[in-house]
Amino acid sequence: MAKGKPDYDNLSPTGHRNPPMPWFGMDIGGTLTKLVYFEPCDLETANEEEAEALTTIRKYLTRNITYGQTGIRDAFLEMQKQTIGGRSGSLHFIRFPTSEMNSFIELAKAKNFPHLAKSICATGGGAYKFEDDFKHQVNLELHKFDELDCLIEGIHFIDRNNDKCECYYWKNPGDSKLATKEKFDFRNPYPYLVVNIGSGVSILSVRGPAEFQRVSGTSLGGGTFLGLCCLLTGCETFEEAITLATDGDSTKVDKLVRDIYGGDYNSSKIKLPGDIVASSFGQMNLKERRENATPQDLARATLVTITNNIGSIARMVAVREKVERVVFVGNFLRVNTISMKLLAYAMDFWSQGAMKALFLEHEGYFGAMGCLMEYMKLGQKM
Ligand SMILES: Nc1ncnc2c1ncn2[C@@H]1O[C@H](COP(=O)(O)OP(=O)(O)OP(=O)(O)O)[C@@H](O)[C@H]1O
Ligand SMILES: CC(C)(CO)[C@@H](O)C(=O)NCCC(=O)O
Repeated sequence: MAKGKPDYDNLSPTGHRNPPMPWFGMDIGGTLTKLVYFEPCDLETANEEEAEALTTIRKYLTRNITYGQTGIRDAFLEMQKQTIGGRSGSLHFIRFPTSEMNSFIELAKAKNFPHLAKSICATGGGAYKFEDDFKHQVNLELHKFDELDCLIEGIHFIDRNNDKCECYYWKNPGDSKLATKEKFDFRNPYPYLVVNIGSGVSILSVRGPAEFQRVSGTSLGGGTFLGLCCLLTGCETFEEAITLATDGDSTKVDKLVRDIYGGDYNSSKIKLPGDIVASSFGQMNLKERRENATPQDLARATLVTITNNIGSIARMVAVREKVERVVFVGNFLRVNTISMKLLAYAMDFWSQGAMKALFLEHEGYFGAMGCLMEYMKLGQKM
């Protein structure tokens, strides 16, 4: 710190002790690494060292942070006019593939990151997996936090602080012409279920601000959709897989109730509409059907299979936990309105309107946000 200048890092107007800048939270997941960065707008009050560090980081941000080649700053998710640790500024949301973590570590080394930050807070499996690499290659200490604690803390923080309304639901999700996204007031959320669809799926039952349990999970998640899609269609990216699925018809691949019954299954005891899936991929045993199925149809069927399976597990867990609101998050839902509408429709249909599927704008960033909140708390222990 420059001589004679006050240590703004550690002084917050609320009397709390803040940790040193820069303020980051990082969630190193099985597929994607998510980073939330708080950029203070009161740079003029910063001391020289802090101002230099923040200017360097701002330079990366304005160049779209290309860690490796595929780092992305989700600019449309930026949250301005936030107050954190008594300082006002903006929250930036950045992601890159975890497979590029080594390039990120190389970049941190090349840019002399330890000069800017002595330690970073990290969550997700990668906080454990890459801990030694950060320590030995860049001389950076990782403060590790549990990914599910961070997820819940992040959801609550962003929902309370996003003045553009974080939470929404789909009205008329079964009708492509009438389906609309509607705001949902999530101020009194408890109890609710969180279904976090990342590479795999974790399901949490949340009873209070920090009161939750991981009650279920499934390995058939976003990673399964992407992996199977790459295998079946030759596509290379999630965006490509979703584009293919958008143009596809899953009924050319799946066997529906009507393919078996010729119509609805309508007995005195059982009522199953003819257009629901009886057997996912059930038509692909026949050569002729395989030859007629396009990559688009296969992508759509993969998306529908994975989504319906998650919806069905979520619904059973919601019944067992006696909750009516189910919040779906995770990057599987990125640019993926097909799955959101399917989940919304299925939750409503199979629960006879008793359950509601909810979604959050910052879908995959809550773990990283919660991690940043944990970092702020660290300041008080420093
Ligand atoms: N650009 C992208 N690249 C790769 N996967 C993407 C992309 N955008 C969305 N996805 C989807 O998001 C999933 C990863 O979601 P998320 O980042 O929430 O999980 P994760 O933290 O990597 O996984 P986990 O929590 O299981 O460790 C992928 O499996 C894929 O389905
Ligand atoms: C292993 C984690 C928690 C990593 O985020 C996630 O990928 C997950 O919940 N997978 C599903 C594991 C299961 O319950 O079958």
